[in-house]
Amino acid sequence: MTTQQLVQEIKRKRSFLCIGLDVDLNKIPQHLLEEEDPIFAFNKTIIDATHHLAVAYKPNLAFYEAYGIKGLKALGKTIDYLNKNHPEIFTIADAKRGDIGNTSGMYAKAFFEDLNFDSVTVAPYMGKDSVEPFLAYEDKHTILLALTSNAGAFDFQTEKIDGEELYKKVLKVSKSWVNGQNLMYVVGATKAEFLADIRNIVPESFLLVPGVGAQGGSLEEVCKFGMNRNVGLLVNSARGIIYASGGVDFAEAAAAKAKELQEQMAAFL
Ligand SMILES: O=C(O)c1cc(=O)[nH]c(=O)n1[C@@H]1O[C@H](COP(=O)(O)O)[C@@H](O)[C@H]1O
Repeated sequence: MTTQQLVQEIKRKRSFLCIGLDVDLNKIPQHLLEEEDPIFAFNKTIIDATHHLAVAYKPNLAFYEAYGIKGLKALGKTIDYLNKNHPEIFTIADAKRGDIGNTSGMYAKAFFEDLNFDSVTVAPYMGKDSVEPFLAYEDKHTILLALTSNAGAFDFQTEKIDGEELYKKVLKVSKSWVNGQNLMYVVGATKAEFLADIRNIVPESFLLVPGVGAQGGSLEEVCKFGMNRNVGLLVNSARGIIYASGGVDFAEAAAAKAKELQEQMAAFL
């Protein structure tokens, strides 16, 4: 998917909501455990109930790998379901990969060719040659970790090197990489006060902003400092939406939470 198509979809739905599909079998409604594939059954029901409110879905790989082959099969079925039924929706494999070049090439092949996601999250720590194999794919997007939502973000990401914070260096240097136009960046909603500085460095880039909902980030602050002329934001919530109810009404409850966020977003557009 091109960035332009994503922007069109944001405008059409008046939403920049990304729903995190972080499926935990201990948290899903227990009646689904009787299904042949409870993870896919959960995802399909959530997608059916919320696809008109969201422009992106983000399964986090940990929640699938944790269930071995069954989990990976459910992930495959989920991305196929999205691509077949909702090709206008942007898909994010939240895998936080990155390795030496030839290994990154295989990760890119897995997520962009085999699974056919629109984007993948990548850690910048191993540098240019670990990220460029992802960037080589046309109309696919590499979402680089810049300033993450967790407390540990302050361990390294905000440390200064030659007078400049590491996350700023990541933003500045990565822009110059081959096919740097295919980059987006992760900035945690809990770090909204940093967004003005971030926008000075990457005014045009899309930002994936996780951390509203369960982690307590403020949508208002994120919009105030992070929005650009193309909106430029995908705001993710997982637990706050998908586990709104643990009962048989889980899909309606998820849709109600997603609608609440979508309506708040529409007011900022
Ligand atoms: O890359 C991410 O998506 C990510 C980066 C970050 O800084 N913080 C963060 O929470 N995430 C992911 O975003 C999701 C947040 O989920 P909730 O806190 O349940 O809304 C999880 O899948 C996290 O792994």
